[in-house]
Amino acid sequence: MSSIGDLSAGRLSRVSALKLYDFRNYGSLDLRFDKRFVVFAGPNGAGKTNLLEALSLLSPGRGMRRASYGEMMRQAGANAFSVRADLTLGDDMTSVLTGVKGEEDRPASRQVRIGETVVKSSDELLDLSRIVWLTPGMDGLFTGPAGDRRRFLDRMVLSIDPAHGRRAGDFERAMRSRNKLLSDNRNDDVWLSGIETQMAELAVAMVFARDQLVGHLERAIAMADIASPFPKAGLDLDHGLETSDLSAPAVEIEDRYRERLARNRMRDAYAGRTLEGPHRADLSVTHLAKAMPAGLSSTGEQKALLVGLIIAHARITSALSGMTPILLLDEIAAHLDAGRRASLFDLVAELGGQTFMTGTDASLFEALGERAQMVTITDGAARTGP
Ligand SMILES: Nc1ncnc2c1ncn2[C@@H]1O[C@H](COP(=O)(O)OP(=O)(O)OP(=O)(O)O)[C@@H](O)[C@H]1O
Repeated sequence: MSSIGDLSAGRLSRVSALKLYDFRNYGSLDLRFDKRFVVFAGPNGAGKTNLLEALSLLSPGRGMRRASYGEMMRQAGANAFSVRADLTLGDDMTSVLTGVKGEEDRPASRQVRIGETVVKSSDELLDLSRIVWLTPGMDGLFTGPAGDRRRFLDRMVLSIDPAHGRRAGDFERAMRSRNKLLSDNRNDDVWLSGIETQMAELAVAMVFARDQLVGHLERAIAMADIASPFPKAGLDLDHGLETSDLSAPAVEIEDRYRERLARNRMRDAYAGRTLEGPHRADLSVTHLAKAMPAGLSSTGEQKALLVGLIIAHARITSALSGMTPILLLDEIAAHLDAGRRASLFDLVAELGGQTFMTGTDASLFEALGERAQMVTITDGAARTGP
């Protein structure tokens, strides 16, 4: 395995073309990218974030806004949308087509085609690239609900352990079956025991995968330049289990959790949900230098902490997945002072991957010079150049 400091370990993945049909405020759009930095500049509401959202659909899940597919379809009578991209990994180029066709009375699900093959799960996109984003929607991450931090954590785990998404989905389904049996008062011991055994096995795999990721992140943060303007974050992971001691063998942790699930059926039936498990995990973040919870830091400090975390995540993704991630940074430049902005550009350049950024003020990106492709966005249309 490559070390986290070894950024050359990742194969470069990049998007060389993007075509949209009836996606958000775009009727039809055809863009080519030929630089490592791509900046989408334009006024408020022009469609800059929509482009990053389209790019985020080149990774598993519902994209960086977690919007419904109906919301992504162009509000002009469209009942379908598609996003097509040419993705290059190392020397191999593949086309990816993803989209949704609306159907009466049925929530649309998205199809993904890689080359000529319609794939079973969007998780297969992880064979082609890793995509890491930072958006204004993540501003409340340290103070908001634990579910947001769990999702943030699980996306990071997924980037180095693609099986994590399936495990988490299977756990969620098993837990819902248990909750339903308990709330229907169907105390079928054989059935419940079978479900709880499955839950315990999946839970322990999830817990260890999350723990490993946090360990890697901590090491990457510790290695970050002391002079960096992005403060170091301290991480504390609550696994959602009664004990956070993972020193015992995995089978023992699994057995104990399974026993507690069986013992606590009545309690959970009253609560109407399973009260213990990895679905209740939380990641606490502290501002290390100030020895203070990140949630008490100023808005600017929280943003800087987040940037530090994302850079650490990108570094470990590159070293451990073997792919240099594509970064999507929405409205970051405007929120950083000139010094931090220059440092961000340097850190991103050092990562070596392709980076897409947005901003209303193109001049904030002048320091990138020839390294950046400037794309001007106006009202659902785009053209390369200022
Ligand atoms: N499904 C849709 N169909 C048509 N237009 C849409 C749809 N969803 C969003 N929009 C429009 O897209 C525009 C917002 O685009 P986007 O969020 O990309 O803006 P932006 O350029 O990032 O702006 P800002 O600088 O304010 O963040 C809005 O005008 C919104 O009305």
